[in-house]
Amino acid sequence: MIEVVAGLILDGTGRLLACKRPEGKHLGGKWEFPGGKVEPGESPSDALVRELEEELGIRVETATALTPVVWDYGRGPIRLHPFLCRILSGQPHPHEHSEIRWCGPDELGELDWAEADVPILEEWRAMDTR
Ligand SMILES: Nc1nc2c([nH]c(=O)n2[C@@H]2O[C@H](COP(=O)(O)OP(=O)(O)OP(=O)(O)O)[C@@H](O)[C@H]2O)c(=O)[nH]1
Repeated sequence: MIEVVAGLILDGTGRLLACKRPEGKHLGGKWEFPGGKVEPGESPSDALVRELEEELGIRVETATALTPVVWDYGRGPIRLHPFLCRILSGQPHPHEHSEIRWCGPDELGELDWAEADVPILEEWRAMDTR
């Protein structure tokens, strides 16, 4: 099982940061929450702080953990650990994604999401995180 973390970054007005995977990569062109694989010896929360610095140049604090999602794209199972996060410093700039976008609830529904993220979006919609 590959452990993966993903951050639901909130802007304080009910919008979430969606990130587009670059063409040519696995799931290229799909939208996801920024994050990545947990390294040996790292907690999921530490992994997310590290990944968001690398991918977006922001420092975050993690808050609520949502329900992990187990998914298999045909390359072996991944377990995706979603966390609500808040930016402590920096403005997000895409270092590894082809595009990033702040989205309200309606806009989120229009994007072509990685399949493992769909249950996470549903859980977030059922919460009141503003
Ligand atoms: N970071 C991230 N990864 C996700 C999300 N949803 C989802 O299915 N994944 C999958 O989780 C795996 C690990 O993500 P990653 O960003 O570290 O992987 P990567 O592209 O560098 O790895 P790769 O070299 O295996 O393609 C990828 O297969 C990715 O498609 C998500 O919301 N965020």
